[in-house]
Amino acid sequence: MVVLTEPDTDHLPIINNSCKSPSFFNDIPVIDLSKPDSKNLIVKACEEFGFFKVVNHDVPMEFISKLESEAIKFFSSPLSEKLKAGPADPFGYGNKQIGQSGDIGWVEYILLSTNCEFNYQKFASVLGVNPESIRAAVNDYVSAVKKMSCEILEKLAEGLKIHPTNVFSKLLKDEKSDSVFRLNHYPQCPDIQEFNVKNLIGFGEHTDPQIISVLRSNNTSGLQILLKMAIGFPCHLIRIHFSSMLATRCRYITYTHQILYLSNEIVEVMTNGRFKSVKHRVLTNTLKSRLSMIYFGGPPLSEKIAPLPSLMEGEESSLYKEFTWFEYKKSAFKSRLAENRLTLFEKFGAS
Ligand SMILES: O=C(O)CCC(=O)C(=O)O
Ligand SMILES: [Fe+2]
Repeated sequence: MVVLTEPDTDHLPIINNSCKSPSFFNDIPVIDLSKPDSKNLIVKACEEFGFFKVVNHDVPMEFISKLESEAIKFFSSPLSEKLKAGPADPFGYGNKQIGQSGDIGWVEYILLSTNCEFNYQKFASVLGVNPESIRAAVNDYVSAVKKMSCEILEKLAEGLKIHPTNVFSKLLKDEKSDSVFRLNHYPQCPDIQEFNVKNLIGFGEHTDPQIISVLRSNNTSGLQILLKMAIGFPCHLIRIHFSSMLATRCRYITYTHQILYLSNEIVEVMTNGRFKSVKHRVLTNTLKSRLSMIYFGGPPLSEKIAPLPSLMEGEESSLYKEFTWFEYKKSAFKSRLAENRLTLFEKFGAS
């Protein structure tokens, strides 16, 4: 097992101890992809939660296990070796530093392009294997997750009664799709009580920019998703679990399930704000290390992003200025993790 170094608590962000500790909440939407009504349930889950757990998908367990075991081998290598596969600028190995704007967390990660020409040599050297074997493991998993993502996005379009139904999925299927794949490893954090610190941040609060994120984790808690509650939210389950929520309206839930779909910033724009991108973060775990693998499905760089006319009702006007994914990425690159990146592209200022 890898331990990065002793926690440098002067530099790593911590959670303000005055906040109530986050709640466990497992009654989140579960979408069974084999069921005919899944298209309507996907729309409902995106509107009310911005995320859902996926079951009965066709991502083979052997692809998941193979890639997870390669990732564990990589992250178990000596730091001096792993650093040879860095820095993550943007692709490569990164340690504690997230992005280029000064965010840090108790995490090490590998960021890869899903482009078929991507060179795996530096990762293969750390593992002492042939780069083609790493490419095959990544491609098998990513292709299966991409296929599942397209199926979800087509059901989403169907549920929204948009024609053609490939309006979102074609962006991921395009050979120029700017999709990325990320492996995050949160080493088991040494007893942080010793350092008089609670809740060290693994990955700070943010929303993901692309179209969708599909996240698989090794069943270790850490991920938290911000649940936004409108006054009088109709779901009785939530009232039972969060009786104090109607006053606070917003609260983090801790999530340990396995394959999870998150709705992102570009879908927020394409639906003219109907689906909100969902805020999430990762806290460290003092008992177990967490491994997560995330496929971020993105559009081609030159793709013009704007609300879909077929979703605009009556006199409804666009909340956003049109932009290309390249312009958005360029601006996101300069932003801090927690910033609202959409504000710059809103027509009427922050809401
Ligand atoms: O590692 C996780 O579980 C989530 C990380 C995350 O949100 C991200 O990489 O965008
Ligand atoms: Fe994220």
